Amino acid sequence: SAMSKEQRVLQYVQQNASRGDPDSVLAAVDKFGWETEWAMNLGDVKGAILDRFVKETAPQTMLELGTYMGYSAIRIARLLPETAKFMTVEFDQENAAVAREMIEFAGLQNRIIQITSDTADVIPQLKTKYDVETLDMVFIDHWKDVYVRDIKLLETNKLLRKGTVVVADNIIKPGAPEYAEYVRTCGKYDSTFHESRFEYSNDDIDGLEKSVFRG
Ligand SMILES: O=C(NCCCCCn1ccnc1)c1cc(-c2ccc(F)cc2)cc(O)c1O
Ligand SMILES: [Mg+2]
Repeated sequence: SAMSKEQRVLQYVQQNASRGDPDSVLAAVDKFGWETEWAMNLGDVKGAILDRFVKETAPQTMLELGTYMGYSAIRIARLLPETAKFMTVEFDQENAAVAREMIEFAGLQNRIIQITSDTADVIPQLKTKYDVETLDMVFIDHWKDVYVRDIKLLETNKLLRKGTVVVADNIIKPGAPEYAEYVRTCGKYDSTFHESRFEYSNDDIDGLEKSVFRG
Protein backbone atom coordinates (compact mmCIF):
# COMPACT_ATOMS: atom_id res chain seq x y z
CA SER A 1 0.00 0.00 0.00
CA ALA A 2 1.10 3.62 -0.46
CA MET A 3 3.35 5.19 2.17
CA SER A 4 1.84 7.34 4.92
CA LYS A 5 3.01 10.95 5.30
CA GLU A 6 5.03 9.86 8.34
CA GLN A 7 6.74 7.14 6.29
CA ARG A 8 7.50 9.69 3.55
CA VAL A 9 9.18 11.94 6.13
CA LEU A 10 11.19 9.00 7.47
CA GLN A 11 12.31 8.05 3.94
CA TYR A 12 13.33 11.67 3.26
CA VAL A 13 15.38 11.67 6.49
CA GLN A 14 17.05 8.35 5.65
CA GLN A 15 17.98 9.70 2.22
CA ASN A 16 18.98 13.24 3.18
CA ALA A 17 20.33 13.22 6.76
CA SER A 18 23.47 11.65 8.22
CA ARG A 19 23.04 8.52 10.36
CA GLY A 20 24.02 9.25 13.98
CA ASP A 21 23.72 13.02 13.51
CA PRO A 22 20.59 14.25 15.38
CA ASP A 23 20.88 17.83 14.11
CA SER A 24 20.89 16.65 10.49
CA VAL A 25 17.76 14.56 11.21
CA LEU A 26 15.96 17.58 12.72
CA ALA A 27 17.05 19.76 9.79
CA ALA A 28 15.73 17.21 7.27
CA VAL A 29 12.35 16.88 9.01
CA ASP A 30 12.04 20.67 9.15
CA LYS A 31 13.06 21.11 5.49
CA PHE A 32 10.39 18.58 4.51
CA GLY A 33 7.83 20.36 6.70
CA TRP A 34 8.58 23.80 5.24
CA GLU A 35 9.04 22.76 1.59
CA THR A 36 7.11 19.57 0.90
CA GLU A 37 4.41 18.49 3.36
CA TRP A 38 3.22 20.10 6.59
CA ALA A 39 3.32 17.76 9.61
CA MET A 40 2.49 18.26 13.28
CA ASN A 41 6.07 18.17 14.55
CA LEU A 42 7.04 20.79 17.13
CA GLY A 43 9.21 22.31 14.38
CA ASP A 44 12.28 24.55 14.36
CA VAL A 45 10.76 27.79 15.73
CA LYS A 46 8.99 26.36 18.80
CA GLY A 47 11.79 23.76 19.00
CA ALA A 48 14.34 26.48 19.72
CA ILE A 49 12.25 27.62 22.70
CA LEU A 50 12.02 24.05 24.04
CA ASP A 51 15.79 23.66 23.56
CA ARG A 52 16.32 26.68 25.82
CA PHE A 53 14.00 25.26 28.51
CA VAL A 54 15.76 21.85 28.39
CA LYS A 55 19.21 23.47 28.64
CA GLU A 56 18.09 25.69 31.56
CA THR A 57 16.47 22.75 33.40
CA ALA A 58 19.13 20.10 32.58
CA PRO A 59 16.71 17.29 33.60
CA GLN A 60 18.01 13.90 34.80
CA THR A 61 14.48 12.46 34.55
CA MET A 62 12.24 13.56 31.67
CA LEU A 63 8.87 12.44 30.29
CA GLU A 64 7.27 13.27 26.92
CA LEU A 65 3.57 12.61 26.23
CA GLY A 66 3.12 12.27 22.46
CA THR A 67 6.11 10.97 20.48
CA TYR A 68 4.54 11.24 16.99
CA MET A 69 7.50 10.85 14.60
CA GLY A 70 10.10 11.32 17.32
CA TYR A 71 11.12 14.85 16.30
CA SER A 72 10.82 16.43 19.77
CA ALA A 73 12.18 13.29 21.43
CA ILE A 74 15.33 13.68 19.29
CA ARG A 75 15.38 17.45 20.05
CA ILE A 76 15.25 16.74 23.77
CA ALA A 77 17.53 13.66 23.92
CA ARG A 78 20.33 15.35 21.95
CA LEU A 79 20.63 17.83 24.86
CA LEU A 80 20.58 15.24 27.68
CA PRO A 81 23.59 13.49 29.25
CA GLU A 82 23.94 9.68 28.78
CA THR A 83 22.97 9.33 32.46
CA ALA A 84 19.54 10.94 32.02
CA LYS A 85 16.36 8.84 32.00
CA PHE A 86 14.00 10.01 29.22
CA MET A 87 10.68 8.25 28.47
CA THR A 88 8.41 9.15 25.57
CA VAL A 89 4.88 7.74 25.23
CA GLU A 90 2.96 7.26 21.97
CA PHE A 91 -0.52 5.71 21.61
CA ASP A 92 -0.54 5.24 17.81
CA GLN A 93 1.34 2.06 16.80
CA GLU A 94 2.15 3.21 13.25
CA ASN A 95 3.60 6.53 14.38
CA ALA A 96 5.51 4.76 17.17
CA ALA A 97 7.09 2.49 14.54
CA VAL A 98 8.18 5.47 12.42
CA ALA A 99 9.52 7.19 15.55
CA ARG A 100 11.55 4.13 16.49
CA GLU A 101 13.28 4.17 13.10
CA MET A 102 13.77 7.96 13.20
CA ILE A 103 15.31 7.75 16.70
CA GLU A 104 17.57 4.85 15.63
CA PHE A 105 18.70 6.77 12.53
CA ALA A 106 19.60 9.70 14.81
CA GLY A 107 21.60 7.27 16.98
CA LEU A 108 19.66 8.15 20.15
CA GLN A 109 17.95 4.79 20.85
CA ASN A 110 20.11 4.29 23.97
CA ARG A 111 19.01 7.63 25.41
CA ILE A 112 15.26 7.32 24.80
CA ILE A 113 12.87 4.82 26.43
CA GLN A 114 10.05 4.56 23.91
CA ILE A 115 6.68 3.36 25.29
CA THR A 116 3.75 2.52 22.99
CA SER A 117 0.68 2.75 25.18
CA ASP A 118 -2.09 4.96 26.57
CA THR A 119 -0.59 7.69 28.77
CA ALA A 120 -3.40 7.11 31.29
CA ASP A 121 -2.07 3.57 31.77
CA VAL A 122 1.63 4.50 31.75
CA ILE A 123 1.64 7.43 34.19
CA PRO A 124 0.47 5.32 37.18
CA GLN A 125 3.19 2.75 36.36
CA LEU A 126 6.16 5.15 36.13
CA LYS A 127 7.28 4.67 39.75
CA THR A 128 6.91 0.89 39.87
CA LYS A 129 7.59 -0.27 36.30
CA TYR A 130 10.00 2.47 35.15
CA ASP A 131 11.76 3.11 38.46
CA VAL A 132 10.96 6.84 38.45
CA GLU A 133 11.00 8.71 41.76
CA THR A 134 9.90 12.16 40.55
CA LEU A 135 10.17 13.94 37.20
CA ASP A 136 12.45 16.91 36.62
CA MET A 137 10.72 17.90 33.38
CA VAL A 138 7.66 16.95 31.28
CA PHE A 139 6.81 17.86 27.67
CA ILE A 140 3.09 17.49 26.77
CA ASP A 141 2.21 17.30 23.06
CA HIS A 142 -0.48 14.63 22.62
CA TRP A 143 -4.29 14.89 22.34
CA LYS A 144 -5.15 18.43 23.42
CA ASP A 145 -8.30 17.34 25.28
CA VAL A 146 -6.37 15.02 27.62
CA TYR A 147 -3.63 17.47 28.68
CA VAL A 148 -5.57 18.31 31.88
CA ARG A 149 -6.40 14.66 32.65
CA ASP A 150 -2.74 13.74 32.39
CA ILE A 151 -1.20 16.62 34.36
CA LYS A 152 -3.68 15.77 37.13
CA LEU A 153 -2.56 12.12 36.89
CA LEU A 154 1.06 13.28 37.27
CA GLU A 155 0.01 15.19 40.42
CA THR A 156 -2.00 12.40 42.03
CA ASN A 157 0.73 9.83 41.29
CA LYS A 158 3.23 12.06 43.15
CA LEU A 159 5.46 12.37 40.08
CA LEU A 160 5.93 16.14 40.38
CA ARG A 161 8.16 17.83 42.97
CA LYS A 162 8.90 21.47 43.84
CA GLY A 163 10.45 22.93 40.70
CA THR A 164 9.35 20.29 38.17
CA VAL A 165 9.06 22.06 34.80
CA VAL A 166 6.01 21.12 32.68
CA VAL A 167 6.03 22.42 29.07
CA ALA A 168 2.97 22.07 26.81
CA ASP A 169 2.70 22.58 23.03
CA ASN A 170 -0.24 24.04 21.05
CA ILE A 171 -1.67 26.43 23.61
CA ILE A 172 -3.08 28.59 20.72
CA LYS A 173 -3.33 26.23 17.70
CA PRO A 174 -5.21 23.92 17.80
CA GLY A 175 -5.47 25.20 21.38
CA ALA A 176 -5.65 23.69 24.83
CA PRO A 177 -7.84 26.24 26.64
CA GLU A 178 -8.89 24.05 29.58
CA TYR A 179 -5.22 23.18 30.18
CA ALA A 180 -4.07 26.81 30.05
CA GLU A 181 -6.88 27.78 32.42
CA TYR A 182 -6.00 24.95 34.81
CA VAL A 183 -2.25 25.54 35.13
CA ARG A 184 -2.70 29.33 35.34
CA THR A 185 -5.44 29.32 38.00
CA CYS A 186 -5.20 26.14 40.14
CA GLY A 187 -2.51 27.67 42.38
CA LYS A 188 -0.08 24.76 42.01
CA TYR A 189 2.13 26.21 39.23
CA ASP A 190 4.00 29.34 38.30
CA SER A 191 2.94 29.39 34.63
CA THR A 192 4.16 31.51 31.72
CA PHE A 193 3.05 31.61 28.09
CA HIS A 194 5.76 31.84 25.43
CA GLU A 195 4.27 33.06 22.17
CA SER A 196 5.76 31.68 18.96
CA ARG A 197 4.77 30.54 15.47
CA PHE A 198 2.75 27.49 14.50
CA GLU A 199 4.94 24.74 13.02
CA TYR A 200 6.05 25.38 9.41
CA SER A 201 3.99 28.58 9.18
CA ASN A 202 5.05 32.22 8.78
CA ASP A 203 1.64 33.58 9.71
CA ASP A 204 -0.11 31.45 12.31
CA ILE A 205 0.57 32.09 15.97
CA ASP A 206 1.04 29.33 18.55
CA GLY A 207 3.01 29.01 21.75
CA LEU A 208 4.29 26.92 24.63
CA GLU A 209 3.11 27.10 28.24
CA LYS A 210 5.86 26.59 30.82
CA SER A 211 4.51 25.67 34.26
CA VAL A 212 6.77 25.17 37.29
CA PHE A 213 5.23 23.01 40.05
CA ARG A 214 5.22 24.83 43.40
CA GLY A 215 5.42 21.62 45.45
O1 LIG B 1 -3.04 16.57 17.77
C1 LIG B 1 -1.88 16.92 17.84
N1 LIG B 1 -0.94 16.15 18.45
C2 LIG B 1 -1.33 14.86 19.02
C3 LIG B 1 -1.39 13.77 17.93
C4 LIG B 1 -1.92 12.44 18.42
C5 LIG B 1 -1.42 12.04 19.79
C6 LIG B 1 -1.61 10.55 20.01
N2 LIG B 1 -1.20 10.22 21.37
C7 LIG B 1 0.09 10.09 21.79
C8 LIG B 1 0.03 9.78 23.13
N3 LIG B 1 -1.27 9.71 23.50
C9 LIG B 1 -2.02 9.97 22.43
C10 LIG B 1 -1.43 18.19 17.18
C11 LIG B 1 -2.27 18.76 16.21
C12 LIG B 1 -1.88 19.92 15.54
C13 LIG B 1 -2.77 20.53 14.51
C14 LIG B 1 -3.04 21.90 14.53
C15 LIG B 1 -3.87 22.48 13.54
C16 LIG B 1 -4.41 21.68 12.55
F1 LIG B 1 -5.21 22.22 11.61
C17 LIG B 1 -4.15 20.31 12.53
C18 LIG B 1 -3.32 19.74 13.51
C19 LIG B 1 -0.64 20.53 15.82
C20 LIG B 1 0.19 19.96 16.79
O2 LIG B 1 1.40 20.52 17.10
C21 LIG B 1 -0.19 18.80 17.48
O3 LIG B 1 0.66 18.31 18.44
MG1 LIG C 1 2.14 19.78 18.94
